[in-house]
Parts: sequence; structure tokens; C-alpha cells
Amino acid sequence: MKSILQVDNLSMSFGGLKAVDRLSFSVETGSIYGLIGPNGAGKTTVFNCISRFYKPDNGVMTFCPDQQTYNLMDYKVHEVITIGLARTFQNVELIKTMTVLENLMMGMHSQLKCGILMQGFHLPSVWREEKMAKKKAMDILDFLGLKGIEHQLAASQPYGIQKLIELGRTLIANPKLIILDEPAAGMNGAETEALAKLIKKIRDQYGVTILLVEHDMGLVMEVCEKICVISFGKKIAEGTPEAIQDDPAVQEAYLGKEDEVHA
Ligand SMILES: Nc1ncnc2c1ncn2[C@@H]1O[C@H](COP(=O)(O)OP(=O)(O)OP(=O)(O)O)[C@@H](O)[C@H]1O
Repeated sequence: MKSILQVDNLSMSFGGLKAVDRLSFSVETGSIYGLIGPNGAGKTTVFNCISRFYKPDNGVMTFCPDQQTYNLMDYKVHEVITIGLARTFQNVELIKTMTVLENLMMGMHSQLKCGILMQGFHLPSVWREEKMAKKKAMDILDFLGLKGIEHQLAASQPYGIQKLIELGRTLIANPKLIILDEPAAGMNGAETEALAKLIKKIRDQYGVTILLVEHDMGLVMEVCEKICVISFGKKIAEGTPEAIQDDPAVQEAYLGKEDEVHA
């Protein structure tokens, strides 16, 4: 199976600290791939490099949606969405003064042909585009089970719902790869279970590949087909959830060495 994302020899330091150290992994097109590791292992730094918030010290990141090949280093943070790469954040990043619907529609600006200037002229093309964006946003809200709250303020929604709205905003841009940074953080057990089902449904119905960083091991083991485990910025294991769970290096990274655990 073809890879949609190939990360080779990625390294990034903060001062003297190597947050990511010659990390390589690849994500198969259409898969749900997990990146896990103990606190401070470097997961968010990897995500920030891929989505171009950070400029890595070294490494190659190749993004291959459909028949295209892009070197991610050639793209700025606001441009990656135009080639099909979307992300969510550890702390929800919504525009709190806008409604749920408006937040979703904001995610579509990279797809719209009419710029802000043209919108001021109330041209038929602008009106048609806005109607299309609204319909698409409503379809996604329906898919996410959020129909009925579209005209409410995003800020007035419970945290779990705000996370779903953020997910919806990524979907509206027709991404080929969605990077989810701790989507279950702050969710209760029932919400996390529903999220697991939703992540699979998104992959299946939207034909999108998913790269997931998550601390909730139940969710990771349930949804990911392949997992890469990092510790101190280095890959220590990669494989299926079953293989990862049985890997002594992974157990040691999470629990510490036997003598340290019992010390
Ligand atoms: N902007 C920054 N400046 C300095 N150090 C940083 C910065 N961002 C991350 N670090 C350090 O880099 C290391 C990796 O951090 P990172 O946030 O990528 O880990 P993580 O695996 O995502 O952690 P967590 O699971 O706790 O979110 C940590 O030691 C962290 O303190």
C-alpha cells in the first residue's frame, strides 16, 4: 500500500534539548496511524514540524495525496491545507465569538475562489459560493450529530462538542490527511468511546487518512492499525496495537525499568 506521509530522519532541538531525534516513519494511505509516547517524548513537536508550525533542524517530510508528491518543507503553515493536510490542536482553537456554523465555514476559506474584496460586492458568484459552503458545513454538522446547534455560539458549547466542531472544521477543507492532537483530552469515557467510532467513520466515509497523537491508550488501541512509539524523541517500537502492547521496550518507556518501578 502507498504511503501518504513519509517522515525521514526528522530532528528538532530546543537549545540543547533534542525533542525529536532522527525519527523516521511512514503512514499508509487510508490508515489510522498512532504516534504515542510518554509525556515530553516529542509527539507534539513532530506534529508541529509536519504541519509546519516548526522548522525542523533536519529531515525530509514527503506528503503524497492522490498522485501528487509534495516536499512539506516547501510549504508554509497556512499553505499546507491547500495541499490536503489539516490538523486539530491539543487545546481547541475555535473562534469563540462566532457561531458553530461560522466556525465550520471558516475552515473552507482555502477552497473558496472569491476573496474578501469580492465578497463586498455581493456578486452572484459570491452568493453561490457561500450557499455551497453553508450546505457543506450543514452536511458535516449532520454527520457529526451536531445539527440543531449551528446558530449557537461556539463558546457556549461543552468542551467535548467544541472538539467535534474543530474536527468538522478540518473536514470541510477536503483534507487527505488529518492530524489529530489528543482528540480525547478532557473527554469522559462515553465521549471517548463515541469518538473512537467517529474517527473510524470519518476515515471510511470521507476517505481520509488519520494520524493520531493520544494519551488515552484505550482509544489508540481501539482505532489505530499501526502505532509508532517514541521516547526522548527516538522511535523505540512500531507495529500493530498487539505487538506494541507486548513490546518490552515500550513497557519500559512507560513504566520505567523494573528496579526503578520497585525502588
Ligand atoms: N517551544 C518549546 N521550547 C522549548 N522546549 C520545548 C518546546 N516545545 C517542546 N519542548 C520540549 O521538547 C520536549 C518534547 O515536547 P513535546 O511537547 O513535543 O512532547 P509530547 O510528547 O507532545 O509531550 P506531552 O505528551 O506531554 O504533550 C519536552 O522536553 C518539552 O519540554
